[in-house]
Amino acid sequence: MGLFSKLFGQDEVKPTPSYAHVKIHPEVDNGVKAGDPNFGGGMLRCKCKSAPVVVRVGAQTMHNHVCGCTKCWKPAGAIFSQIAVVPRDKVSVMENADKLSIVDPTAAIQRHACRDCGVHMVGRIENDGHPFYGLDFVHTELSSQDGWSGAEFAAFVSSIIESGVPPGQLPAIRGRLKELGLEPYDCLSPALMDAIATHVAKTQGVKS
Ligand SMILES: N[C@@H](CCC(=O)N[C@@H](CSCO)C(=O)NCC(=O)O)C(=O)O
Ligand SMILES: [Zn+2]
Ligand SMILES: [Zn+2]
Repeated sequence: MGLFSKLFGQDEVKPTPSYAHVKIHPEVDNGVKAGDPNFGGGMLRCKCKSAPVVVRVGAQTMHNHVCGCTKCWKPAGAIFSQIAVVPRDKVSVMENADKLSIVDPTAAIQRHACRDCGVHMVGRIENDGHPFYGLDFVHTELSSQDGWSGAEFAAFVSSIIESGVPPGQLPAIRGRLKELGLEPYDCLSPALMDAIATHVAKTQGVKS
């Protein structure tokens, strides 16, 4: 029995810790906005003041998540990116395509970034054997429109350490993600990991 209980004869109520001071990404730090199920897509613009790259996304996004990996583009100061997928046939570069170049041509996701401002405009998978072939990766925060699907979970959380976040900060960061309703995973969400494994099983003839 603690001193509080001895003195007052009642159970001590410990306050639930709040991690509101922990910053994740500007799109989720004030709460995750729900998407509009009737939203049909919009335009993404890079950060260039003149001649921005403009990408049209002609559908609502899916599987939006915050990602702690070192490869996804993050806005200045953020420790996570926010990234979603959309069918590749719904994505087209409308303006200033000549400013785009592939960050790492050997990566599974080829991230086409603006050479001037560094923003990743679209991540495309060219390997047709990849589990996510057919889906492009996009950052909907580059759009001025509301209605995009909201973040659903947090992926590659432990990977933020690879970007320099001290490991001791991880418990508070996971605490904040949970407060925001973004379940933290050190890979992708169970649904996406199951989809990857199902694809592998089919490819290897284990599953029809
Ligand atoms: N620890 C590594 C992880 C990188 C990683 O595997 N990233 C995932 C998720 S990106 C969007 O969710 C991935 O699929 N990468 C493939 C690629 O980037 O081509 C790190 O932090 O770098
Ligand atoms: Zn730019
Ligand atoms: Zn990532």
